[in-house]
Amino acid sequence: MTPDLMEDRALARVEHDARLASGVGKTESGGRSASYGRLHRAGSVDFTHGVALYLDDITVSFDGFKALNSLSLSINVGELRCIIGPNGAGKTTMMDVITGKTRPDAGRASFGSTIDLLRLRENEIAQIGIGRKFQKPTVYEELSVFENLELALAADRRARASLFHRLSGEQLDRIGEVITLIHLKTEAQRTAGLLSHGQKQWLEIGMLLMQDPKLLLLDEPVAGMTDEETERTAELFLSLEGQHSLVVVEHDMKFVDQLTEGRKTVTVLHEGSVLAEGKLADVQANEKVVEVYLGR
Ligand SMILES: Nc1ncnc2c1ncn2[C@@H]1O[C@H](COP(=O)(O)OP(=O)(O)OP(=O)(O)O)[C@@H](O)[C@H]1O
Repeated sequence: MTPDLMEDRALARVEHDARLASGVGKTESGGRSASYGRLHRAGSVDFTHGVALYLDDITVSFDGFKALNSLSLSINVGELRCIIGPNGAGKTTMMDVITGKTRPDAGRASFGSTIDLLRLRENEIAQIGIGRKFQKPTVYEELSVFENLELALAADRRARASLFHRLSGEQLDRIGEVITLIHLKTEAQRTAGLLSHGQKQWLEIGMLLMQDPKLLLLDEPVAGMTDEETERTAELFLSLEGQHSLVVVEHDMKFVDQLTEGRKTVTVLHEGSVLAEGKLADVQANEKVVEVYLGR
């Protein structure tokens, strides 16, 4: 894509967001207006049908260009799903829709079987149990690893009231559990700014885990990590699978291979919709996929 085109698209996105924010040209979402509904309390999400996330026919246009084009996708409860696709396939836009950052022009998005994500604001979506990890680590560099986790606990309303007194035994246990899980137990008192890139990524994942999200969205989590860090990250995600649903957007095929263990479903996005879905080996052998992505 030429720089001019990229600039046009960036401008279009700003205009698109501004239009939606002002309500001008507001479009219908899945046949309903995109007004905000009541917030469902965390815990009231209904996963009894086994589906954690359901995207149906989602379209997002930026000035006529369809970043998502009738995208439909479903993630099961406890599933670890890797999403791959070339640059510009729509992966980030998809995460933006799920987290309420971008409103689609059409389609439906639900969390569990009861919660309409298109009716919730970004902060409400975070509160009902959808956590997002951006590519770049964002931790409080001046604070220790422990303090970062403690602060993340404070972001959880249920914990906030008691945090300003003393951490309860239960909260200390939770921090201990998470710090062990993210391989930072021996670094608990270390200033976060002194951690390696990979350790910062784990810390941020730990901070998300403090809020016990039901669904975790992870955008290129191993970019910039060493091989050893990448391997440990795979182990971490595999240990979270089952208790959380995970959607991992990644370009690193070795990592995707580790995560999918030769049997899990991988989704390939291209031009804003699903191009192929299946086991990694199968999608890698798929001619359409080779043409648009892997063969390059
Ligand atoms: N703000 C925007 N305005 C216009 N077009 C945009 C905007 N944001 C994204 N796009 C376009 O939508 C398409 C999908 O972008 P998106 O960032 O979702 O892709 P991606 O799969 O995440 O790519 P990458 O792997 O490079 O991160 C791209 O063609 C991109 O240029």
